[in-house]
Amino acid sequence: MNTTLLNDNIPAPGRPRADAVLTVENLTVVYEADTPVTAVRDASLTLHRGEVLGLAGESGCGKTTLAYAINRLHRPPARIASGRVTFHDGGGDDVDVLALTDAELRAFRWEKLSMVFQGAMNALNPVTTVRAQLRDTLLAHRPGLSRAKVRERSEEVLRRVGVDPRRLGSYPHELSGGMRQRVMIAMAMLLQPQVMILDEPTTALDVVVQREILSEIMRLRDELDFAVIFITHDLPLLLEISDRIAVMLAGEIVELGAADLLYRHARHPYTRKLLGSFPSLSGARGAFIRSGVDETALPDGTIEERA
Ligand SMILES: Nc1ncnc2c1ncn2[C@@H]1O[C@H](COP(=O)(O)OP(=O)(O)OP(=O)(O)O)[C@@H](O)[C@H]1O
Repeated sequence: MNTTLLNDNIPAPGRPRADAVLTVENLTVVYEADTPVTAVRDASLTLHRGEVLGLAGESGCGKTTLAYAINRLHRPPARIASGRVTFHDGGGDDVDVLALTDAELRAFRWEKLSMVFQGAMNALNPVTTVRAQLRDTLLAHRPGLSRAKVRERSEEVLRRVGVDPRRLGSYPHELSGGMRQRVMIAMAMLLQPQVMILDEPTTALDVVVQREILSEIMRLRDELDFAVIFITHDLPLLLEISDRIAVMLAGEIVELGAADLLYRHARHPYTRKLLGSFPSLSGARGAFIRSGVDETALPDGTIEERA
């Protein structure tokens, strides 16, 4: 593997050295079409407990395929040709995700690791209320939960993502796109998973709603300390929200490192090209979503005071 590791072992600024919650080793995923396509090639990464790992790269480079494979959500003709995915449970057990049976996988998803995928807001069941969808997911994993607890938890997660709990009785078509996406994020955090994979979670929404939802996710992450793999081709956004960033090119992770180091000292020519293709990156590193950092490093290594 020719990944350029940019001090991958150095904890991101302002965050303690974290232990691993997910390890992906040499993962290769092939679409067995007439002409087979190797969409992910020999990908390796470690996700630390509580961190935000950004996954960047142009359309078609394999980001979604990698995310689906990590969660075993890939469908034929996609096939995991080789590699390992290990979930390091907070309780101390290591889970070999690729070896889980279907029943074990159903128990694993949502509970340990959840995913919000592109266009997820359209994944809500159109003929079922928000209340029923949250309740079904809760009871599938916690069958003994009382009605009162189900209601309490459902109201709590909605409140956390900024949706009025009175919306529990609504059907998806009665909610705006932003609200539906918030409900999906509420669903993803319902069982307090240790890892959330967010694949372009807000791309379909207008910029203001996008920013609101992202701020909310980052606030929740700081509060609840789950780890996030955040996938987007929006590199400026990733620089704002990520502790570390992995850059994919044609199925391979070509660079992986702390976000600010990658910003200042990108090693791979493709990362440099990607950084150069966003004019906004000639200014300060994003200040909109993250707070608490007073200075911002520019690509030439100088420091700029934040306005
Ligand atoms: N069902 C399929 N059959 C064959 N090839 C596929 C299939 N789905 C995806 N691919 C190919 O796999 C590669 C990776 O696609 P993938 O959707 O993972 O990329 P991506 O980086 O997530 O793109 P985007 O940002 O546009 O979602 C692409 O070359 C794509 O054409």
